[in-house]
Amino acid sequence: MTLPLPELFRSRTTESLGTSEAERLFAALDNGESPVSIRFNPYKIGSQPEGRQVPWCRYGYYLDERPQFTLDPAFHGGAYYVQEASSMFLEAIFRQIFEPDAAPRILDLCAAPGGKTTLLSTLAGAEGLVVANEVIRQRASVLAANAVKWGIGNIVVTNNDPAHFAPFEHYFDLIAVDAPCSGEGMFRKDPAARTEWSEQGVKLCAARQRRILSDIWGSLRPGGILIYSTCTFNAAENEENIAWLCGEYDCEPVEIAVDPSWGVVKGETDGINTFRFYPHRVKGEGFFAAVIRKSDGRRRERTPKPRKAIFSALNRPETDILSQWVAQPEYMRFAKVNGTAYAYYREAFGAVRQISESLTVIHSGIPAGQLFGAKFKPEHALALFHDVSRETVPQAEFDLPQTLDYLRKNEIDPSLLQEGINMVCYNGLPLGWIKRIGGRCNNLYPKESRIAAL
Ligand SMILES: C[S@@+](CC[C@H](N)C(=O)[O-])C[C@H]1O[C@@H](n2cnc3c(N)ncnc32)[C@H](O)[C@@H]1O
Repeated sequence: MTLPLPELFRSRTTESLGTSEAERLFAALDNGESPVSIRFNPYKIGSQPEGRQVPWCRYGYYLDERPQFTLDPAFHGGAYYVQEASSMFLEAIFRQIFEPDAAPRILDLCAAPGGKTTLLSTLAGAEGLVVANEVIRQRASVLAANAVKWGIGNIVVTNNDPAHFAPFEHYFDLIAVDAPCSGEGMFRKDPAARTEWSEQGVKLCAARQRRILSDIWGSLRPGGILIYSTCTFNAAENEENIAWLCGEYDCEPVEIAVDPSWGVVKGETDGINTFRFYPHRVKGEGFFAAVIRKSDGRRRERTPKPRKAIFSALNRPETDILSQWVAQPEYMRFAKVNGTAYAYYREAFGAVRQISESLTVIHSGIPAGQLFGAKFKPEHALALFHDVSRETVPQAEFDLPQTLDYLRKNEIDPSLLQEGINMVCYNGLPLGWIKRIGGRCNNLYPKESRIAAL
């Protein structure tokens, strides 16, 4: 039995929406079904999957039922991300702000577990950069694991408080603040959201959201875009925060069009476009978004003095070795951090270095592997990189039972492999490495990602 909706939530919502609209919302929250949706990775999957598309996202699809994702190798290979449909609206905003080749520098400030990060990573393209920050360390690790799986190579994961970004002045073209909120939009999907909700919680969230916004505003470049979003319905955490921001800082509206057939409720606060997703109107959960341009203050970008040198260069033979493991080394720049060699797209390397020298970075680019003289031990992340070379080591194409054995870190029949390192693939999608040494195998799938026997 689900708990009833909090009484104060009901009365406040009835007041703001009117009785009949509010009752439709309550019915959807209490009796409606949460749609299941995924967003595929165009860097890994060539053709569009079948099924009903999420109207505001080119890569989003609804599924008729919830499969056991754990048993699908494509899920582990980063071919898609399981994401609630309303959140995919960021794509519709992004496409109306940036030209396809803009390659923006993006900060996703409240990023774990990585739904919006992986979407922004796709949209930014290999030459763009997504700095995905998460203040809670454990959640930042999950975020990093998801960045590895996604495998585009343009994500840096930081584990910082929003205030730590202050020395990066006018630095980002886009900042997404998907703020921690009271979660009213999750009252259907996640029953715990009802237990955790309180009026006092709403107030605390609203105050924290303002603090986060003021901490980060200086890092947005003049002319840059802020996308503020929450998964809650109340005005205190949404429109009232936008009005507050407009009162404090130089904000300009950005016109974002929505197709009326989507069912999204478009509004305006101090001229700023706002978007509300109600589960009785859209096929998705509750969501709020606002899009703001920072007025042109014409101040220059400033970065902090580096605290520490992080990267060291690879020598010529090491560069030659690494170049064999990626399909297009001419686009990449290699560097070493604490003995591990990393690969980055050239365009973003300068920014990655600046971020790494001042903030707490727990993942960046493609952690490629360890070099021991002429020997190279590839990292798991390299197998998941969309542009890993398919020619350097043999590919072992496994069937489903063999693949699940591999993902469980079970023994693998050595006769399936060639001597030395092999790349394990399922339907052509790389999943990781395995090493055959004569009559035995070393399953190199990472312990922490291993799937439990079901
Ligand atoms: C709504 S969730 C983010 C979901 C994520 N953007 C996604 O699409 O998968 C909000 C995140 O903000 C983080 N958070 C909590 N307190 C914070 C704070 N004071 N400053 C910044 N982020 C905070 C939470 O740990 C949580 O991961």
